[in-house]
Amino acid sequence: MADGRITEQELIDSVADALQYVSYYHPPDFIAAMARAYETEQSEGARNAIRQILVNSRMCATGRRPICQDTGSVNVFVEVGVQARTDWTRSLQQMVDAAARRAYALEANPLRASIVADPLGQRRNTRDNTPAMLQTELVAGDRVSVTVSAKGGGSENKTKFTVLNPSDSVADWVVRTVETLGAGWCPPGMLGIGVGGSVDKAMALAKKVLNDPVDMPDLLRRGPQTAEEALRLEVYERVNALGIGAQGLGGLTTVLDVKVASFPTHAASLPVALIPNCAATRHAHFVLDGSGPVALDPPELSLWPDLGTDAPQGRRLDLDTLDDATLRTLQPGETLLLSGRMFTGRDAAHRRMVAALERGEALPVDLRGRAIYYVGPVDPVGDEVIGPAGPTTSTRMDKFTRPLLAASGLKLMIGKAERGPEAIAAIREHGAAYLIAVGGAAYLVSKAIKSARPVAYQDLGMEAIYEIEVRDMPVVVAVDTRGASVHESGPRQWRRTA
Ligand SMILES: O=C(O)C[C@H](O)C(=O)O
Repeated sequence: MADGRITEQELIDSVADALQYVSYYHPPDFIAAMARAYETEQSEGARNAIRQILVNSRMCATGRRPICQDTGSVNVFVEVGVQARTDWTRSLQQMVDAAARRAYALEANPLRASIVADPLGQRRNTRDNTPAMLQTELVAGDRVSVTVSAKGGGSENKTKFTVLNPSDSVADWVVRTVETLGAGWCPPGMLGIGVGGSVDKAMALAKKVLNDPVDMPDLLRRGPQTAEEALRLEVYERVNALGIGAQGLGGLTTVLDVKVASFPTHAASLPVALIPNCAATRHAHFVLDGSGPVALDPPELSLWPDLGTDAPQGRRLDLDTLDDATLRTLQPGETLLLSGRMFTGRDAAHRRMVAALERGEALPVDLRGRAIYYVGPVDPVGDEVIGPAGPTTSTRMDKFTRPLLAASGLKLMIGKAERGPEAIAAIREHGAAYLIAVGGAAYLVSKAIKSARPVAYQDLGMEAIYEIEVRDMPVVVAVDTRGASVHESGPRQWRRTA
């Protein structure tokens, strides 16, 4: 529309383009921070993981395919100027959902639909990743300012909230809490902290501030000038001193930056919200002024460090001839290159399999002596056999692990992050092992998958069981047959005093 009005189409086109953009481009400041973490990391396991994250990031930028198989829930922050002239007749929610629907179904780069309706009941996938999560504000001015982010479920799941006494230390609570989060939020990443306001306000602040650019190097150089900056710095240094490291393997960098937003609050209260963001932190910002939809500029490829194309090194493990004696030789922290056939299966498939076992029914696939990969891949395009296919958080499968190991003869599980005590005990009792792939390196991982065919529960969409064949898929032994866990030994080794 030439009369300077901000149109529905302009908003929808711009949001849809931004959703595609963030699916394959990390923000430049985030790439630079990850590259710095790679340079300084001294833990070999963590450094290898960061390398995979950076190689994956560059591959996604050139291939225009998603950084992570979890292409996120759509989080959109819209500030509408009270003097903005628009032609809008639909609600913002309807317009943003129309954009999400279009972006997630784009033929050249379809994104994964992860949203389920009826969360207390059927948990039916809505198939188009709607509805979006919308934060709206009416502000002064005549423009519409939009921030689009795709937020992964693993990091969102680690959100925490508390109301402290006004005299309590926010930094102490945050550091203590991050120590309990494990690695399911895919570090290295960001922490968003909202302090003050009301309980809901604190949460909204934490979510929004995660979209601010990474500027920790500046803050480290010039020192803090406000209480918020002092908190950022203290949390950054103390959390990194915990030694959690990339993927929880133990290392120097757990957070690339810490963002803090605050708001006046009740004299009796100190609400604090903590929201982590993962190695696939994805967001973009633009302003609509009535001059047409916004097309975001692609980042320069020179932003990514040149990490070469060396094939990963490690011991080769044949998945088609797994035997107990070989499994017993696996060492926590050791890199393996997997080849052969395995099955995929994550939350919904596990729930169904264990329900089938409880009813005395057979499993739909024969897991004897086999490996299962906890993954919900993106659909393939062109000549791909599968879309980006990184691991999902294994902890959610813990409660199904004992019955599955006992009934099926399963020998290997592949996912990301630590296992809980119950799962580790079951792994030890059954002489099984648990391996991790790098969360946030989904496109890279998918290149090791040479064939994929759905074999059960196809109605579950991305949660269906596939039989896949891999060649030289890099993984790290996280829990060995004796129950020793790299997620305990790694951070213990790299912990230091802040
Ligand atoms: O849903 C996924 O694929 C991964 C999820 O974001 C997770 O980190 O557990």
